[in-house]
Order: sequence, then C-alpha cells, then structure tokens
Amino acid sequence: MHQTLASQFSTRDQVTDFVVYKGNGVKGLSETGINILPDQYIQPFEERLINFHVNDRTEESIPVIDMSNSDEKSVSKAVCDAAEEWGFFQVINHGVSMEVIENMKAATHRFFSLPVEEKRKLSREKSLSTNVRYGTSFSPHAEKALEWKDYLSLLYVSEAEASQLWPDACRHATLEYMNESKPLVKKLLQFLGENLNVKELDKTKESLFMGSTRINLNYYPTCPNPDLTVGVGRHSDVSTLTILLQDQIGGLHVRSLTTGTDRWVNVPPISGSLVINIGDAMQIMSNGRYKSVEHRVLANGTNNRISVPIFVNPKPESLIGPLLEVIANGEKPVYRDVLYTDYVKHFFRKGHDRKKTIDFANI
Ligand SMILES: O=C(O)CCC(=O)C(=O)O
Ligand SMILES: [Fe+2]
Repeated sequence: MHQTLASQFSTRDQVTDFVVYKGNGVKGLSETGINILPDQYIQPFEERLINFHVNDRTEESIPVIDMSNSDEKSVSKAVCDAAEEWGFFQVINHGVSMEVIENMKAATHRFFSLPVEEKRKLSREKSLSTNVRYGTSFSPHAEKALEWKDYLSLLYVSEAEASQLWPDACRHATLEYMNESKPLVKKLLQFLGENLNVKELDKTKESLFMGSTRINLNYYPTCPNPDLTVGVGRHSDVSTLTILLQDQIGGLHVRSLTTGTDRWVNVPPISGSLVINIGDAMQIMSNGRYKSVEHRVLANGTNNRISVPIFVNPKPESLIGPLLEVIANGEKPVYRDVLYTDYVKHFFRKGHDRKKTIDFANI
C-alpha cells in the first residue's frame, strides 16, 4: 500500500531534510509512494500550467531542420531563421550517432539509480570539486517554491579532470556524447556567426562562443500532483547555445514569439533528434537578433523523464556584448558589455524568473 505524506513525514522541514540535505532528491521522495505534493513544491498560481495556452498540435511547434545536406544554403538559412523567429529548433540527421545518444540516456538512468550514499558524495556539501554537483530543484536556497527535478551538473575542464572526478556510472558515455556533438555545435555556430558577418570561427571567436561547456543530467520523477508544480520553471538559458537531448516522455514547453500573445508550444519528442536553443549570451552578442526564449518543463503524473542539456558557454572571463561585426553598420547596441562570470552568478543568485536575467545586461 502507498504511504501518504502524513505517515512518512510529519513536518515540512522533514521533507526538505530528506530531499535536499540527505540527498534522496525528489526521486527518493517519489519512490516513497507519497500521494500528496509537499507544500514547498506548490508553485504560485500564475506559474501553473492551467494559466497557459499550449498549442499541442504538432504542426504548430518549433521548426525541425534536417542537417544531412548542411552545405546547402537552405540549411544555414533555416537555422538562422529559426534562431530569429523561435530561438528554438530541433535537428535531425545531425551526425551524433543513435548509439551514442542511447548510451547517454542509459548512463543518465544508471547514475540516478545509484544508492543515495553514492550520489550524495557529489552534493554541494560533500563534492570534492564545484565542477561536479548532484542536487535537486534549481537553487533551493533562493527559491520561493521548489521544482520537481534532480540533476547532476558537470562542468567540463579536461579529460584528465573528468576521469578523476566524474562518476563511473556516466563518465564514459557523457564524454563520448559531448565529443560527438562538438562538430554539430561548431557548424551551428558557424551558420549563426556568418549571418552576423563573423567571417570565421577563429580561436578568439571559439573562446567567446564555446569557450566552456557544462553538461547536466536531469531526472524528473513521477509527481503526485503535477498540476500544482513544475519540473523546471520558466527561464531562458544563460548559454550561447544549448543542445538538449530529451527522452520520449515529453513535457518541454517553449514560449511562442510568432503569435504575439502568451502562447506556448509543446516540443514533441522525435526519436534521435536534438533540441537546440539560443541562450542569453548569444542574444546579447547578436544585439537581440537571435532570441533566447523562455521555456519550462511540466511535472508528470505517470512517468519518470530524463533530459541531458549541453550548455555551450563563453569562457567565464570573456567580456560579452554586442559583437563589433553586428554594430559596425551603425546599429545601436542594446546591451552593455558584461563579464560572463558575473552574468552567470546573477542567474544563480535567484530562482528561475522568466526573461528577467537579461535585464542585467541592458544599457
Ligand atoms: O528538461 C528539459 O527538457 C529542459 C531543461 C532545461 O530547460 C534546462 O536544464 O535549462
Ligand atoms: Fe533551459
């Protein structure tokens, strides 16, 4: 028989202790069989799904771009158009093998299936490095309401560091997936750059566009009251570009820019595809031409879901602002130059808050 929340935990603090501090995560909480959502996960009314018009018809979603003939002008044009009009698209025939993708998904399940004592070694309190962190929600200390998600976040520094610090359960598959996706990342950045008059992805531009990489393994367990909470709250990414692998469960929603009103579209899972989105750093560098768009993840009442975003970021010490190539023609800059590390700190200081992070770089 399922335990109720009341029989397992008598106070709100006991739930937080079990999930956040003891390292059980929401996965552990879900697996106790609780059938009532604890208070701290109840999102404010305006953040709940009921308030959004979501267009579920698959023909009204983000573009799907076939990368198989990527030398053709039509492909780079489709990428740049999608970056301007949606800020989000899916790619198929992208060059990352199905085997590598399946191994990455299996590795994610393998990591989250580890005993709590193993995962907890990588918690904020215990991890040997800030570059490797297992946690839950987004910033539990800064959030008004918690989010129904656990994660492992890995900042890539070098193969040597990864082989020392990354968990055995997922290290090999994660490195392989990151390496295989690199040509795709470069190609997309080349397309987006050329369209902004950046002639070449030289060393300086590589460091600015893709100087550091973070990969997250996300786990969204089954939730007792999915309508009252979220998997991830509305936010835009702080990356240059994000490459997202999602499984077949679905639940990612993207705000639609084209319809003007507060409309959202569902991103339907397509087997073998990768979801690409523009992040704030790219919106700033393109002086607002490419859009870093709000998205959110629903909690799910019947299934566990996983996703694996690769955040392709500027180097932390990079100064990011509208590119000279963009403003050379007299275009007025709408963002100031900011140190990327300051921008990221600003993002993590608070809970998810829609598109507000980018105001930090407003002129
Ligand atoms: O799980 C997903 O589909 C998206 C996750 C996400 O938006 C993020 O980690 O920034
Ligand atoms: Fe995101």
